[in-house]
Amino acid sequence: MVLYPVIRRLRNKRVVLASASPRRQEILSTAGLRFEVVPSRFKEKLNKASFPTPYAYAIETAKQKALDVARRMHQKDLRAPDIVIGADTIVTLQGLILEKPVDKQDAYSMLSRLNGKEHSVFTGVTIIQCSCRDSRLDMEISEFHEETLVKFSQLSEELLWDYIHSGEPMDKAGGYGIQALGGMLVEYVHGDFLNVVGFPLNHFCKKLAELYLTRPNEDLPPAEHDSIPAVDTFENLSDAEGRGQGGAQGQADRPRALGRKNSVPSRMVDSLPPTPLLELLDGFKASKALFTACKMKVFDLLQDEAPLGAAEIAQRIEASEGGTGRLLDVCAALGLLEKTDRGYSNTELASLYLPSGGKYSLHPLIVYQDEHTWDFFTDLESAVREGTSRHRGAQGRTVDSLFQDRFYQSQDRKLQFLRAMHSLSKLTARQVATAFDLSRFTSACDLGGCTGTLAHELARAYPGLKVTVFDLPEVLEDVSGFQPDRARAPRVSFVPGDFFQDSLPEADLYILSRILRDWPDDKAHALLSRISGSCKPGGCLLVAETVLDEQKRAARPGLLQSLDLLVQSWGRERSLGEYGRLLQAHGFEIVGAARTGTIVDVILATRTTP
Ligand SMILES: C[S@@+](CC[C@H](N)C(=O)[O-])C[C@H]1O[C@@H](n2cnc3c(N)ncnc32)[C@H](O)[C@@H]1O
Repeated sequence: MVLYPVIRRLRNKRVVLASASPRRQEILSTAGLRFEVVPSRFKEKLNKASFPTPYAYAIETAKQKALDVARRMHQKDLRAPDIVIGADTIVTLQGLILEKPVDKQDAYSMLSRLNGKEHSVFTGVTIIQCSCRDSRLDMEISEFHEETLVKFSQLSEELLWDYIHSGEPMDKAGGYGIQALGGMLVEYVHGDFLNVVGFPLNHFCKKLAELYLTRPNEDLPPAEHDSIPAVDTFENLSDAEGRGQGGAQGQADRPRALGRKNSVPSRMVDSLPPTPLLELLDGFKASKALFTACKMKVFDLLQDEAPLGAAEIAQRIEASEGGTGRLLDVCAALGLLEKTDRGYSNTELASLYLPSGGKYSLHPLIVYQDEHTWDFFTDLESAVREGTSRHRGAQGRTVDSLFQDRFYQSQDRKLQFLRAMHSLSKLTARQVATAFDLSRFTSACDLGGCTGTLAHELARAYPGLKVTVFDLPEVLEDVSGFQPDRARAPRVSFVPGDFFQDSLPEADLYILSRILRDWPDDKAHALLSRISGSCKPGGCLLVAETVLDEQKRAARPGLLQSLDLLVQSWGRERSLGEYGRLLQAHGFEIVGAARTGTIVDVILATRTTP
């Protein structure tokens, strides 16, 4: 639905794809886009280590490809295209970026790294809108990225080599092509499949809609323009190379990032605000609709029986028919329900995460957000003014007893918190446990390990590891209901205590999963100093947190979470540099950091000799 008007809007524009990839060409032409193909000559040699995230690297590569083509075309005939699209796809595993293999041995080393594991595929996309004024090229640059998780089955050496000998891996990021033979290696895909093939079409169309459908009518296309072929290749631009490039180019081109205050193009002034802004204005209504539908058990009902009409659902959840109908329609518009002539049903997304009894249910977390976080956020202004959470409900409390006073102030509140932590941890524990190979450790202690979800996952992943969960006594008295069968968890034990006061259990691996974020620097130092005192040289500390980029620009969920910590506690999210400095002050040296593809990242640090 979104796609068609946007594509139609572009019919009178000269669109260029700065990529020779036949897969990208096929995806875009199937979508009905008319474009020319001008492969970029940008050499993909950016320093990966200088980027805070893998996707920042992919976006920059995509941008450089598109810039190269826009500039060359402008120089060639002083007639730049209207739009240049650049894209770059990378595969990442535990923070390592895998591009195209250089030879068979390289393909083997990539594929054997991916074997049996989940990895991320990122595509960075840049859309450059060009215009020429007095023979000068003006460019407005929009960028985005898409991430898809892909898991390989456990594959034999023989199969890997057979695949390599097929020749398919050689021109593919990560050494495989999911759309062909490589599809047989893949156990599952979470996210946009076309992103793995090489171009995130859905996100691209949304971005185009944002750029073109919210602009004033001056952009409306006149009659169809047939002079542009559906797909063509312009390869004879080489004579432009080396001519007139260099010094003058810097002044002639003026790339501008969209979204910065002083870069709003003048023709957008007085127009409607762009869609993302309108969506943002209504964001709280969408959250509340989700919370309410969950609380009223709409998704539970439709998990058991579907499709059901609005009247039937209203009766079953004991609500008005009119109100229920509107709530259901919003849920359908949000992609949580499917609405047909026969009634409403859960979408796949809703059915996996929203019914209260599902394996990956986020229901407890949603209830917690609705009943507590929502309330805290109504005081965001005071928290921002004061710079701490010393506002409503926190007067007289001290940072030391944050959990006891705030989260565990009543039995109900405590159980809600534990359920919320448990549901979140179930979504991340496996990736955290396997982000690094921890098989050399024999004992681990998960400090603030709560219901033990990560501890069980570690014990499952490493048969030689015993794991102690250390948490406050008031937590441990209520964790029995969250445990798997005793037979499946023989190496997990629970020890009550306060990690700021009591002696810590001995272990050669300590774990802090979503702990440091809760505390201001002085308390984080106090905790790390105690761990450092218990951890022998050569022992390690595994920290699982949402790691922000150094400029605190990119990781939106992490930044929102940091705001959440401001209103709910005294803590904050930190960047890798900030964690590095905290850890170093207590004799820990970071040996690796990995993005897990979930909301938490993992840092492994080793205790150096004092
Ligand atoms: C945000 S939860 C994280 C739970 C778990 N590690 C995870 O990743 O899901 C923080 C945990 O730290 C525990 N905690 C807070 N203060 C503590 C203290 N002083 N001593 C021991 N555990 C504490 C809480 O009870 C809670 O289980």
